[in-house]
Amino acid sequence: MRRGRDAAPHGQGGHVMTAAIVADGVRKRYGDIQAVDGVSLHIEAGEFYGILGPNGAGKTTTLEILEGVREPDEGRIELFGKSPWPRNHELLTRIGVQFQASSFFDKLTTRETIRLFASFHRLGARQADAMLARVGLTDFGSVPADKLSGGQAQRLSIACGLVHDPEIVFLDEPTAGLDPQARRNLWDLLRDVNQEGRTVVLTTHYLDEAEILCDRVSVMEHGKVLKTGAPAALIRELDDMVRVSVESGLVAPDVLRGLLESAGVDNTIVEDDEVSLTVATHTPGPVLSILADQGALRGLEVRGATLEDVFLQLTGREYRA
Ligand SMILES: Nc1ncnc2c1ncn2[C@@H]1O[C@H](COP(=O)(O)OP(=O)(O)OP(=O)(O)O)[C@@H](O)[C@H]1O
Repeated sequence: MRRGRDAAPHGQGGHVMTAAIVADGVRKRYGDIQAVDGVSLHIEAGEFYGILGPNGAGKTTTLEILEGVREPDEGRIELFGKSPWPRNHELLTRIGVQFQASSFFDKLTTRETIRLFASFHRLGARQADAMLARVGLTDFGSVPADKLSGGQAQRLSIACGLVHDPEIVFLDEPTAGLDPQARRNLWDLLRDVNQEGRTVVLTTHYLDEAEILCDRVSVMEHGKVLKTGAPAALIRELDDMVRVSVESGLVAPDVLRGLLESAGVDNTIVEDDEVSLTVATHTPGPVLSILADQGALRGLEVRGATLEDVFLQLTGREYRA
């Protein structure tokens, strides 16, 4: 159920659909630091939504305010039309929060941990064990929770947030510090969670992760949302150059420049680092056909812009997670 959206949702007949989450003008200051500086978000039920930005951008504080665990200084937040602060017990059954894996209770096994979380919601061992199976941890039930690998611990913490079958799931940097395979496994789990119809809101400083998973993202820096949209729409809007690379040595850069010029292909940059010959261009079609005519397509790679390029354009500086 992937949806590409880049605007606030409207139902048929022009009614505005009920949003899962609305934040309007949210601000939070810690001493001298304005951690969140006027954030407004509109997240539709069923969306996979990412809050992106480098360290210190204000992602965690924003998430905690949405979850209702932190009080904003200013602004309005509604989950399904209701304020999460002060604590709203009706909402607590409808939202799931992934706790950081490091905060598991000492001495409890994996199975005891999920059963404890289930008991907070008056659920029994059966539901708890089913959730453990769901995240692939049945075989690790008797392992102390603090002895799980990073990826397993993250799956347990997600299971703890999901055990009561919430409609919205909040995750704070769920793949931080994981190896590439564990990250991919977690992406599959999160995709499934979303495809069951749940709204998923995560923070991440990995732009590739956001691009792969999220229907829409808000890019934050210094407590402000710089831009919101579907990753593909943000990238397309950039109208950045496509980079066409082939193996070096198949055609001389000067020869290629000459051919491009005589074919009327302007605004291209040809670079050869003796491993790859790369052409940056807005018009990859004619570039590819000239390379093909020269029999110079070996090792061809075509790379478009990424969310990193979007960040670069928004902030004027390289993205540093
Ligand atoms: N409890 C707190 N007390 C004081 N300052 C805080 C507190 N929590 C966060 N901050 C500061 O507020 C700013 C935003 O922090 P926040 O954790 O929300 O950002 P973030 O984007 O989640 O960063 P990270 O990716 O490092 O977690 C940072 O400058 C941080 O140092």
